[in-house]
Amino acid sequence: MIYLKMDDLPAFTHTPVNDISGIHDLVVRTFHAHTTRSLQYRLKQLRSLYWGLKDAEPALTEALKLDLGKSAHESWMAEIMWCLNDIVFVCKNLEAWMVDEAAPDIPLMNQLMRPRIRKDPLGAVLIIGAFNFPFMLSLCPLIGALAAGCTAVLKPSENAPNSARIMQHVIEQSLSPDAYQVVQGGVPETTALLEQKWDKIFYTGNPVVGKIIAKKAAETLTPVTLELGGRNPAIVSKHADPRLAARRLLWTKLFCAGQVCVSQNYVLVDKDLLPALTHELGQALQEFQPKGAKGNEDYSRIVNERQWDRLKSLLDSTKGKILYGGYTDRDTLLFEPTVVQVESADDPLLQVESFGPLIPILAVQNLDEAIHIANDTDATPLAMYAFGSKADNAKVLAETRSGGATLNDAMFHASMPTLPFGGVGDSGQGSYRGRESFNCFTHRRSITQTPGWLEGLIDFRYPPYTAKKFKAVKQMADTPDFDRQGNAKKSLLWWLLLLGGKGSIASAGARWAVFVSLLAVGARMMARVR
Ligand SMILES: NC(=O)c1ccc[n+]([C@@H]2O[C@H](COP(=O)([O-])OP(=O)(O)OC[C@H]3O[C@@H](n4cnc5c(N)ncnc54)[C@H](O)[C@@H]3O)[C@@H](O)[C@H]2O)c1
Ligand SMILES: CC1=C(/C=C/C(C)=C/C=C/C(C)=C/C=C/C=C(C)/C=C/C=C(C)/C=C/C=C(\C)C=O)C(C)(C)CCC1
Repeated sequence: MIYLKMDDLPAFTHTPVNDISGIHDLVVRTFHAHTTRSLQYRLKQLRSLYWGLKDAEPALTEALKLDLGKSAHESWMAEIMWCLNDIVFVCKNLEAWMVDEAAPDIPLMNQLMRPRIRKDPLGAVLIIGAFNFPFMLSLCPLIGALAAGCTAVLKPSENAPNSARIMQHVIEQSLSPDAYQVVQGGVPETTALLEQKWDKIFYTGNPVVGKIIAKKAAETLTPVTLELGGRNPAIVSKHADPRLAARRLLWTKLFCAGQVCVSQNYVLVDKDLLPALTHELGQALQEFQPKGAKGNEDYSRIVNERQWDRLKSLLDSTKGKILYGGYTDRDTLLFEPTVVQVESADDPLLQVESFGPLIPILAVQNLDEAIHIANDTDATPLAMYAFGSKADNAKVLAETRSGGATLNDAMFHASMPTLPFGGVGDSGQGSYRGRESFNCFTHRRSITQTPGWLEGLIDFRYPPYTAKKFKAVKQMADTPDFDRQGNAKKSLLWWLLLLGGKGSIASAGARWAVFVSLLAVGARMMARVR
C-alpha cells in the first residue's frame, strides 16, 4: 500500500470568505433532506472515516510532528488511536443510543399515552477546533455530530496547519461532501462562519474567544458547547506521596510540552512536604528526560513564535526562583519544563493560564489555605487535582468546583475516551466524549400519543368546567411525604414497619425483636391460663 505523505497534499490555504455562506447552505439543505437520519447512513460514514484515518496514519503522525514536534507515541495514544477507538465505540453503540427511550417517572394514568423520548439530531452544526490536540479536539466532536445524524462544518485551528490539511483531505476522501465540509482559516473565516445560522456551535479554545462565540450564538438562540480552559490547581497535602505526586504532575507538563488544557497551572504544597516534593520533581525530570528537554526528541515544541513569546515573557515576569529547567530556544520553539518556587499567590505565573511547561509551586500552611487560594485564583477551573489522604481529597472535592477532577494523579479524568468531559463556569459549558458526544448533538424530543377510547375518561379537561370535573381534577393531587416543618413524613406502612419510631433501620429491628419476644411471652402465658 502506498502511504500518503504530507508533501502529497495541497498547501494550507484559507477558504475564501465568499464561499462560506454557500458551504453553510449546502449542509443545511442536506440536513433538511433527511439524508443523514438513517442508522445505516451514519454507520457507513463513520466506518469510512475510520478507514480514511487508518490509511492516513503515517501522514497524521507526520503532521503532528510538523505542527507541534509531537512524538509518534503521544500522537498515537492521545490523537490517532483515540479517534479510531472513538469511532469503533460509537459504531458498536449507535443503534442502541438511537432507540426511543422509555420516559422515567410517569404516573400510571399517563402511561396510557405511551410517553417516550426520541433522539432527534439538532441539525447543521459548526465545530471549531484547537491546535494542541488537533485531531482529537476536531474529529471527536465531528464523530459525535455524525453519530447524532447532524450535518457539519469543521473549522480546524489554523495554528496547526498541517494537521488541518490532512484532516481536510481525510474528510473529503471519506465523508459525503453534501453533509460534511471543512473550512480552513483563522479569525476572518471563523467570524464569517459565525454570521451563519447554525443549530449548534461546538467551540474548543480560549475563554476570550469562547465569550465572542457565546455572544454571537445568543443573537440567534443557538446552543453552544464551549470547551475552554482555566487555571487548574494541584493541591498536595502533607499526607501525599511526594514521589507519586512529582511523577504524575510532570506527566502533563511533558505531554505536548504542557500545552494541555487539563494540565495543572500551579501546585499548592503543604510547607512540610515542599522539600520532598521539589526533590522528587528533580529526580523525575532526570528519569523522564535524562538528556534534558533539548536531548529529548519526543518532547513537543511550542506551537508557534507567538505562543513561545507569550510563555517566555510570562516566565521572565515571575518573582519566583527557578528550581529546574528554564532553558528555551526560540529558533526551535523549545521550552524546557520549568519548575519555579513562588512566594505568593499573586505571582504572575498564577494570574494567567500558562498553557505551557511552567510549574509554579507555592508552599501553604495547610489544606484550608490551599483550598482558599485555589478558589480565590479561579473558582471554576477546567480541572482540579488533589494528592493526599482520602479525607484530604474528599475535603478538596467538597470545597472546590471544577469541570473534572483526578485524585492522586494528573489528567486521568481527561484520559478516558468515554468519560464525559467538559468545563464549568468560566472553563466551559456542555460536555462530550463517548455517549455524551451523541447526546451533545441530539435533541431529546418527548412524544406521547392519546388513544381515541380515552376521550370520555379524560373529558375533565374540556370546558364547561363543572363541579364534577373539578372534583376529578382535585383527586389528582399527590400527597406530600413531609410535614409543615419540612421534616420527612413516613407513610403508614413505613410507620408500622418502624413500629412508629424514628431513627435507623437497626433501631427498628431492635424494636421488632422486643415486640416479637413480648408476643411470644404473652402467647405462652395465655396457653398456661387455658
Ligand atoms: N477544554 C478543552 O478541551 C480545551 C482543549 C484545548 C485547548 N483549550 C483551551 O484553549 C486555549 C488554548 O487554545 P487556543 O485558543 O490558543 O487555540 P487556537 O489558537 O487553536 O484557537 C482555537 C480556535 O479559535 C479560533 N479563534 C481564535 N481567535 C478567534 C477569534 N477572535 N474569533 C473567532 N475564532 C477565533 C481559532 O481559529 C481556532 O480554531 C487554552 O485556554 C486551553 O485551555 C481547551
Ligand atoms: C492493562 C491491565 C491493567 C491496568 C491497566 C491500566 C491501569 C492502564 C492505564 C493506561 C493509561 C495510563 C493510559 C493513559 C493514557 C493517557 C492518555 C490517552 C492521555 C490523553 C490525554 C488527553 C486526552 C489530553 C487531552 C487534553 C485536552 C482535552 C485539552 O488540551 C490491570 C492492572 C487492571 C491488570 C489487567 C491488565
